[in-house]
Amino acid sequence: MTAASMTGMTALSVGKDIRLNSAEELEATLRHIGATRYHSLHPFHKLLHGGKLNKGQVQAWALNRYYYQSTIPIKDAVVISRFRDRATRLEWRHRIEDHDGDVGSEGGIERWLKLTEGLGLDTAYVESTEGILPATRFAVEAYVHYCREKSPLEAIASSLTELFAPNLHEERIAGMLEHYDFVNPDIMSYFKRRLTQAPRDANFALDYVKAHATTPEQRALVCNALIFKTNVLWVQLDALQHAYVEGNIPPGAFVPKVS
Ligand SMILES: O=C(O)c1cc(C(=O)O)c2c(n1)C(=O)C(=O)c1cc(C(=O)O)[nH]c1-2
Repeated sequence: MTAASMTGMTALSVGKDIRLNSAEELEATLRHIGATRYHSLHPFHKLLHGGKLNKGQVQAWALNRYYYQSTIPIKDAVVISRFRDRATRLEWRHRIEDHDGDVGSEGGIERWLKLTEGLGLDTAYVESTEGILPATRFAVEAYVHYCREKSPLEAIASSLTELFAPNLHEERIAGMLEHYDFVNPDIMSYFKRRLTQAPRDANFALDYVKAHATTPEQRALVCNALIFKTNVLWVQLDALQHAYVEGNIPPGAFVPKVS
């Protein structure tokens, strides 16, 4: 079965029903997984980018996403810890700097805080992560655990959602600037910066899995790592939708003061 003919990927399992015999088939399947499962397809993103949310709902999204953003360098430190091979550690290291910054230079986490501050949230409250949804915490922690417990190949493969992030970021920058009067280019600088960082990272991870997954079984592990990660992202938006669009805010979670 080729990737192009996999219309019902959800009903099929990579490894059991689909056997990938080359690096090219692997890449085609990864791209198919992205095209059918990436969170760009989630209804919450359609609302966010289409200007259909109020300010409080956008605040809830940015507050919850802060937990993902601020955990990424911890996840990347875990990935690095899985490699005895110095060259891979060296290649992966800049990801931590991209998010944490360096002494005297700003990183992604600070840029994310510009977004939350620009949206009117108190930075100490955002950093405390007190108001995030339980599902956000569980999903993000599952990602860190995954990278610690699975094979180093799967740890790298789970970052492959980044292949699909730049299109989403383009759509987000354009959509949010167009539709929300409380959004300006300065507070969207996080996403602008990721447009150059993400392709470099994603291409390294893609080349890595193509070179190191050399059997159909290993290629299946890579695909399933990407499916796992699309689920990590998807459930975070399911939880936002349930809490802030459908109005079921769990006890203790952020309650918007503005609408
Ligand atoms: O805005 C998004 O939709 C989005 C998605 C993803 C992703 O696909 O995992 C990342 C990011 N943003 C992002 O900004 C980022 O730094 C990042 C790092 C990683 C990763 O798995 O290592 N994913 C993502």
